[in-house]
Amino acid sequence: MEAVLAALEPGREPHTGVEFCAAVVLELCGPPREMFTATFCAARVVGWSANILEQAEDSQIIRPATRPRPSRSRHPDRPRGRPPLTPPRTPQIPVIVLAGFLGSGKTTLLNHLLQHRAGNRIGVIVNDFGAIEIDAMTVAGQVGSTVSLGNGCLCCAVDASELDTYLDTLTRPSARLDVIVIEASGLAEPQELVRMLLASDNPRIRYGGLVEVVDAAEFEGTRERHPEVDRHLAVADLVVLNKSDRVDEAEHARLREAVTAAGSGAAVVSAAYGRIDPGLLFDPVQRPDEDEGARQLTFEDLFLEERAAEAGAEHPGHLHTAYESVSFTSDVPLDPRRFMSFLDTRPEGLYRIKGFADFGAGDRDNRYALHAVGRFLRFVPQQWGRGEPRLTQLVLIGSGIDAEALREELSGCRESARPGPDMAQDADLERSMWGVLRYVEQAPDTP
Ligand SMILES: Nc1nc2c(ncn2[C@@H]2O[C@H](COP(=O)(O)OP(=O)(O)OP(=O)(O)O)[C@@H](O)[C@H]2O)c(=O)[nH]1
Repeated sequence: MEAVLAALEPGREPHTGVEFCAAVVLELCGPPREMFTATFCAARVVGWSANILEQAEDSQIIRPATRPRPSRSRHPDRPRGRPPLTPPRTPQIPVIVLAGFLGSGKTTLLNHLLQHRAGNRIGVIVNDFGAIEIDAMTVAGQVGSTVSLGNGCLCCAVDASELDTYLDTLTRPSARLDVIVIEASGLAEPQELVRMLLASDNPRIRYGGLVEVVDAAEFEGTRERHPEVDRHLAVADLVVLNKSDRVDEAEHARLREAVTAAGSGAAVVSAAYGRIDPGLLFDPVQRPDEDEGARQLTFEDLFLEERAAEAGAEHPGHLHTAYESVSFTSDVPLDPRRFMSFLDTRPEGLYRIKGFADFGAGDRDNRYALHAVGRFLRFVPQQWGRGEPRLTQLVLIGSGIDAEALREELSGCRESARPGPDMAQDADLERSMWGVLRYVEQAPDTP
């Protein structure tokens, strides 16, 4: 309210969204204070933080305050002075960044959103780390347009103009999208993505917030190895404490506290299998402490973070600098026993494996989607599509791994060539599938 009243001072330039709104009303209708009170309250009720402020604040990130308010310098490329008083004519599509460490459950959450999109048309940009676009393949539904950014981490592999090309595709009017979600690679720097979005020239988009997915079961270990995770949480607008089914109640409460503290006031929601209320993303987010005043992350903040990151190596502090990815494709089926033995003895540093395995005669009807995070392993049988090439496609991500040795080991898991049909061998293969089936978990029912 202070800000609204401040905007009533003659000759004062509006600096915040609230002041801006007040200035608009002041300019159009005159100054009665009661009206400002009513406008202010109404604006809050309809979700000012997501709509009114974001446009008025010239695309700055808005999140609740817990830190001192930074100086309000503007992006050097943006015009100075009074923001335009007319709202943009082109409808702007919110672009949400979905980030989180490897295996935290980003794709699972994205699939949940696609299946519960409440009539929204969602565009998806999937950025995979690894030569095979596994994540793009596992995003269900393919609602609207799906564009994969290809190999590598978005913050390094594409520059802003490339991202703009993808955004141009998704925002063309014929796509009629309501929301765009960018699923960042598990090793991407979310600040970089946000910076690129804010710097985008596309008039049809607006930054819609950063959702950071956290694996409850792995949080502490990940944080120990990668203190950068705190930095990611600190810029998040919404933190999803996922995999809450994997920790007990006391542990969950403790983790929630730790994540909330690291999140600098971002809303924290707990979830299993990414099942959050889509209204959190597709409708204005009502943050619990929003009347404390919105904390603005300015371009200066982002610039300073970037400068800090530049001091030293090419991308110091970026999670993916320490990681390497190995891709493996085979049109020869895998031998279940050999492959399980490979998985059982996988090296510590091999943090994430994802993709699809073809076990040939072991199960002719299904391919096996594979997810390994740390020591966690899970297979999900999925029926082969008609005419779908029978391929094993795997991406392995880890640090301190020997890529060549891994590829060799995987090659050694391929089924040995046989001269012709061999019923005894088929029966043996079927039996050896038990090793795989131990890790098959029925997908949970969606609510
Ligand atoms: N138990 C449990 N498993 C989950 C949950 N959410 C996701 N998973 C599983 O965790 C594994 C990784 O999930 P993904 O959604 O692929 O994770 P991701 O963050 O997209 O992974 P990357 O793209 O490698 O960074 C999969 O096996 C999921 O089924 C959850 O809430 N509970």
